[in-house]
Amino acid sequence: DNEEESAGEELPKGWEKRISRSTGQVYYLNVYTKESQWDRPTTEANTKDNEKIRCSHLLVKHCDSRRPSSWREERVTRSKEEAIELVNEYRNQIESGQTTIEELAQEVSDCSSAKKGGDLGYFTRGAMQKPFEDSAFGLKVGQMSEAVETDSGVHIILRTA
Ligand SMILES: O=C(O)CN(Cc1ccccc1)C(=O)c1nc(-c2ccccc2)[nH]c1C(=O)O
Repeated sequence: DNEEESAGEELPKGWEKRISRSTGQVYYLNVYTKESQWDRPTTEANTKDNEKIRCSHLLVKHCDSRRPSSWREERVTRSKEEAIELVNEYRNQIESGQTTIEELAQEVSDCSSAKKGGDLGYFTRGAMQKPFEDSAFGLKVGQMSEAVETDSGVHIILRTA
């Protein structure tokens, strides 16, 4: 019967069987990406390498940005400290529900993705600057990062998928 068969059958590599503390339901944990799913996996767990996520971000450049110029300003002169302060203010506005990252990015982001509300689409590890990647892949879907510094400037990242 199903119980015996599922009990006997090995799980594909990289998966572990877990019991949900809240519902007692069985679920499966990908030991590499720490992602979980209800359905019994039929293929090997994907490692971080080919994991794809989707994010939106808001970039505030400063005078030490690698390219201190954007669609908003020919020459960005604010200091890095000012950029960090601005990003934290924007983060609070989003957190408080006053606005959304999509709306705010269109107005104030120094990234060309501002036109798309900051949406960067899907990407894997290896696509973005390391600090950005490490922060983004550490977010759960729906979670927003703290201020993240890269050579481009200071970012807020929202993981959307
Ligand atoms: O860093 C540089 O030397 C110049 N860049 C890189 C860049 C420039 C144009 C389009 C995409 C990336 C930027 O400053 C930049 N980085 C980003 C960026 C950084 C991390 C994640 C997503 C976008 N956007 C921009 C932009 O102007 O629009």
